[in-house]
Amino acid sequence: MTQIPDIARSPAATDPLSPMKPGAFSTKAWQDNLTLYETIRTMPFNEELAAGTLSKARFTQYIVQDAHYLIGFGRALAIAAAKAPHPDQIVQFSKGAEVAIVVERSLHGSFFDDFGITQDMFETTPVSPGCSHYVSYLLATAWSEPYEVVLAALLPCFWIYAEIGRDIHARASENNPYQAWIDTYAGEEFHDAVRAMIATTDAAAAAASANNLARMHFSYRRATQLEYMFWDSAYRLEDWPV
Ligand SMILES: Cc1ncc(C[n+]2csc(CCO)c2C)c(N)n1
Repeated sequence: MTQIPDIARSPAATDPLSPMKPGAFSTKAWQDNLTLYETIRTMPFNEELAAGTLSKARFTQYIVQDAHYLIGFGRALAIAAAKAPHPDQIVQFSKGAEVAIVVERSLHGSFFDDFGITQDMFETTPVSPGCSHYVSYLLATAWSEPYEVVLAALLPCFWIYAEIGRDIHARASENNPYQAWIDTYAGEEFHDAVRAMIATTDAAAAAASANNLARMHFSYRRATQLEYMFWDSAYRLEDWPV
């Protein structure tokens, strides 16, 4: 397999999770969005998370919004499962939906305890504009777009978190208060799921029409932009202006 020269990659992702196969959807998507990835990697939220200096208020805002996000993400994965033409992918995405809800919620459960967030606080904290935009985009795409376009919209959630998790894990401060979060996204088990998601998306793209392939690239970029906006909105403690 021909390797794409390292120069084409971000300094942070010289060894990305994807095998970077020439001609694959994921290879082009990663390269087209390198600048955006680098912006996410170096944004204040992630710099301060790695340094362990992120304020408790900002992390709390993030975790509460993420608990809302995961419910929407699980629902979007379940719709992808329902649209999958092959039973293997019905299993892949319905398991993914289960993981999103059960495992991620248990991570949140432990953070909720550590940060003193009660169930009542969670339920009464409104979904922020950034979180609402991202979840609404995923659900609208999941319900209305073809299968392969849905996968492209779901992929950044997996892939960006894996790369950011690895990057932050490699440079995290000692005794980082957010170590449990960092370890979750830097772990091999999660990375296996990410590789499977990349492979399934590439296989769907290989069979897609030119029009749907273009829509896939649009969805991948939009979801990547929304990943940035999600972190940024938590950092700004974003609320509804009216
Ligand atoms: C805004 C936001 N984007 C991505 C993730 C990561 N993530 C959420 S569900 C899932 C797949 C199954 O666990 C992954 C990778 C997150 N937590 N929050």
